[in-house]
Amino acid sequence: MPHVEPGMVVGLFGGSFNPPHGGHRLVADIALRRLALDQLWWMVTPGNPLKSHRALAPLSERLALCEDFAEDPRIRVTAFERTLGSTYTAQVLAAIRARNPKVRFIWIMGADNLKNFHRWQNWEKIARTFPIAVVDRPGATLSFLSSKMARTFDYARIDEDDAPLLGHMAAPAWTFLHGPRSMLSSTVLRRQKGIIG
Ligand SMILES: Nc1ncnc2c1ncn2[C@@H]1O[C@H](COP(=O)(O)OP(=O)(O)OP(=O)(O)O)[C@@H](O)[C@H]1O
Ligand SMILES: O=C(O)c1ccc[n+]([C@@H]2O[C@H](COP(=O)([O-])O)[C@@H](O)[C@H]2O)c1
Repeated sequence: MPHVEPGMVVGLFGGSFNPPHGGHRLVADIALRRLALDQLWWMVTPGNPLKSHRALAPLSERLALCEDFAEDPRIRVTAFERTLGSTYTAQVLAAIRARNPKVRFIWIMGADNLKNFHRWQNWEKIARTFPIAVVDRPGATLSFLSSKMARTFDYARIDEDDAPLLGHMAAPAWTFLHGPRSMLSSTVLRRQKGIIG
């Protein structure tokens, strides 16, 4: 796990990154700027618990490719989930919190994940424990209205103009960041390379 000083605000950007692309870099840039982050941990998962791992490239390969996208000195590319023994975000976040009780963390995800967030293990606990920033993505723009997470935690949604304060707020607190969007996806990149799955 990267080193971080007490009181800092750290964005946690988990993903398969199979492979990473400019859309991920855009999310990282938006999060760094609009959430006023001190660090962003680009967390490469050994495998999303809800996705098939059939076409998943080795973790070391995905990690190396992510490094190429992480030009900002505030970004730390990591794969520490590998040694935690769980890829469930709720458990990963609990381990992060236990090791860094005085650090402020924000979970960051694209809007497509907001749509399915209620399928994640202990999703309500995640939302009640960690502030969340959702970054808009083509095809998922309306998820901030329609998703189960958005409806359940409607009362905890903050205006995106207040996003720089999110890291200092008690959960549940979340925001949806509109702005430049990227059509890129790993699925399309894999298909272009003839990788099925
Ligand atoms: N173009 C994009 N715009 C906004 N968010 C994105 C974009 N691409 C990926 N994300 C977000 O980045 C995180 C990691 O995404 P992931 O590695 O699954 O990429 P992906 O392109 O969605 O992959 P796949 O097509 O294999 O599902 C997720 O939170 C996802 O929502
Ligand atoms: O904990 C879960 O149940 C869970 C279900 C789906 C996805 N996640 C996490 O969400 C992050 C984004 O996943 P992905 O595949 O969309 O890049 C990544 O860190 C996954 O491990 C977590």
